[in-house]
Amino acid sequence: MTQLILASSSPRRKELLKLLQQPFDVIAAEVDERMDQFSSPEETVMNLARKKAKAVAKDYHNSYVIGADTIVTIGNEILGKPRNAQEAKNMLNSLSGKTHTVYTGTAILHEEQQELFVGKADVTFWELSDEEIDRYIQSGEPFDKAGGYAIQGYGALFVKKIHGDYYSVVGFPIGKVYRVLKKMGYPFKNEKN
Ligand SMILES: Cc1cn([C@H]2C[C@H](O)[C@@H](COP(=O)(O)OP(=O)(O)OP(=O)(O)O)O2)c(=O)[nH]c1=O
Repeated sequence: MTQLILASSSPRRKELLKLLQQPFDVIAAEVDERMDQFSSPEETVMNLARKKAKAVAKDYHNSYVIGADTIVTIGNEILGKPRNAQEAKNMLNSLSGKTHTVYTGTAILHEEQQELFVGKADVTFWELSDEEIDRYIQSGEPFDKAGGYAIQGYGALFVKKIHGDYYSVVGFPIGKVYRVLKKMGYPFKNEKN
């Protein structure tokens, strides 16, 4: 087992963590994400990120374990991942022509150390037609994404403006992860993954 563990099943998070050029393992955390609605979006994503990291860290005591969680908010509503086409359609309709916020909470645990942080961005969508939304849903892209879209995929066509951290929209603020790992004393090696 390497010293660095990504407690996530997200292929995007895995791709972004490779940018560190350090060896790491991926161990998906099994946690119930439904019950955790905290007082603010920031608290919600940080608590879920910690829960994911903790679920894995309990078995790997010497490792640096990273968990993350992403949600989208529009008005007072929190959008997670759509469970079916109708939910995806509703989500994309509510995002059309408006500005929403994407929050990614990240937790890094190492022995007694715990670092929690949130990255966010405001994303403004163009007005979307029913036809555009239907075609997008048929691509399959919305289903494993918070808010029902991927800024790094076909969802890019919907984005008019972004203000904030792009990588928090994709679901992993890798620049901050790198800095926090350094601060925590992670022993970076000069070798490729
Ligand atoms: C808004 C948006 C979200 N997403 C993704 C990032 C996350 O993978 C996903 C939100 O779901 P999460 O519950 O944060 O993560 P996950 O279920 O994919 O993986 P795990 O819990 O095992 O770590 O939405 C994008 O890829 N692009 C986007 O533009």
